[in-house]
Amino acid sequence: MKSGVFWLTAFESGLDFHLDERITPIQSLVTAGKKPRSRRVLCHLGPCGAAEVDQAVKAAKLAFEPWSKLSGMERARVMIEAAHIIESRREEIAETEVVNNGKSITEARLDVDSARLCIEYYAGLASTLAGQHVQLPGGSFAYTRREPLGVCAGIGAWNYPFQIAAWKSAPALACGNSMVFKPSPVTPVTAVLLAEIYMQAGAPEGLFNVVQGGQETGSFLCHHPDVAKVSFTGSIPTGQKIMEMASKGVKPVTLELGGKSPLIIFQDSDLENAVRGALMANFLSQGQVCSNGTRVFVQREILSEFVEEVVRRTQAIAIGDPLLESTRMGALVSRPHLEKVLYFVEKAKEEGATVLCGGERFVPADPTLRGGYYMTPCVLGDCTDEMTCVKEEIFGPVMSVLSFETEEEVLQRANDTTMGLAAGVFTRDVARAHRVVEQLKAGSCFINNYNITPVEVPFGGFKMSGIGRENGQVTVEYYSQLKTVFVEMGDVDSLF
Ligand SMILES: NC(=O)c1ccc[n+]([C@@H]2O[C@H](COP(=O)([O-])OP(=O)(O)OC[C@H]3O[C@@H](n4cnc5c(N)ncnc54)[C@H](O)[C@@H]3O)[C@@H](O)[C@H]2O)c1
Ligand SMILES: C[N+](C)(C)CCCC=O
Repeated sequence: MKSGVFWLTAFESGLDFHLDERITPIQSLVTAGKKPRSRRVLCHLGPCGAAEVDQAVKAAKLAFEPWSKLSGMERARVMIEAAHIIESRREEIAETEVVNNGKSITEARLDVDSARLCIEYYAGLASTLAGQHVQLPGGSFAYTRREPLGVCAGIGAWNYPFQIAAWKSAPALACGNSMVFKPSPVTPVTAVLLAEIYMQAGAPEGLFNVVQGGQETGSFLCHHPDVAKVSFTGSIPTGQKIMEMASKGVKPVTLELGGKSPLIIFQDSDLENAVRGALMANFLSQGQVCSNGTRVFVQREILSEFVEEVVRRTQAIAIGDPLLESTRMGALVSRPHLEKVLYFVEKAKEEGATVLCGGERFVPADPTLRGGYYMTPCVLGDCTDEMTCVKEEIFGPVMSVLSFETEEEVLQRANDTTMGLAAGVFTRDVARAHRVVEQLKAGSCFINNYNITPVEVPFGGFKMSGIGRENGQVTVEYYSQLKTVFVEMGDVDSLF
């Protein structure tokens, strides 16, 4: 394992990756990651231990002092510059993300754009952070100040590696915090590019640090006494552990966890748009999306028409080399994950579902990609609420289609889950759309669309899908604390 002062930049050059050493206070270094697209080794990294995590937190603590003293306008300047650099390096970052994660270049570009927009958005908000003035009797008054928390920890999942790092760091930095970020060991590379970009943009050394590693490294971070907050994106079981660890230090948490979201398609829907929505709800990022609407409830009257069209479109999805412009579905993130998703398809068959298309391993024609983790996107028919494919988060390209008769029935079934990240409804009836959404127990609801996440609006879940929100104005509340100052203008009215 490498230790000391290293910065990892990894970019593909033929089949190799370069480790570029520079002087920074940031560590990177985990397990060997395999490129999902080809199964070749992406890079070898050693996990950060307690000493490296401590070093990164110390660097972040040092950076916090000057950064938190800057005005919002001054912080915004650095963030806007970072956004410009991201824009100018868009293609390079997107290509690195493809190699890191396996998703198509088209989607990777959109992820880079979302990261940039998020940084721009919070740069815009940085100078608007303000408190309140409250008049009290006798000329006295009180005021509130919105203050940063200190060193925030960010822990990311592997499905949107660069975007998650930006969605966490942008509001954190805008509010005057510093951050130590740990990407998933499965996709370790692109968060490091973001660290490099913040440095190039003029951020103080140590403002955004990347530590690499798995659960042990993550738990060092959560337990570190100088970490003031933990923002986590990942699975529910890990989220529960994060909350438990943070509770020891009574630290606030943001938890962006899993889902098993419903998408309800009424018979009066615009069918073309409903089919497009269902595809967007299930097959982005090879189906590895937390908010996916994987339980597609279709009203009985249009079931066969819907299924025919959705299957036709699913079979037409171009699978293969994610670096090709024409590809719409790349590789799943790892071999164990691919096997898990294929197992869910087998289990669905055993439990009585019908495979209407896909659900099989896919071997690309290009011999250099044969070891990659590809599968054909799958539509399951004849699904019932008790089936494993309908109850559990698969996190792969598998859509379960269910039929329903009435609004009341579908609402009861849609809400019958411990999770509540997202939900969607397609209908031309405006009154019904709002009535249904009001009753859906989910944090992010879509009417006549699915899986759009503009950075200006909050995103997050109800129930076991999480705590707190990312994006939107409200997120500044999750990265700051309110101080109240009482000011006496007269004499102290003492009882003693
Ligand atoms: N709600 C959202 O915004 C959102 C977004 C993306 C992914 N997700 C969810 O993430 C899951 C898939 O991602 P994953 O497999 O990377 O999740 P995961 O929970 O396995 O890992 C997430 C991160 O937590 C770290 N980690 C694991 N154990 C830890 C521990 N004990 N202490 C500290 N850190 C620990 C991992 O190294 C990784 O960085 C899915 O359930 C998906 O729904 C949610
Ligand atoms: C696919 N979206 C819309 C970018 C959602 C990303 C957040 C969840 O994985």
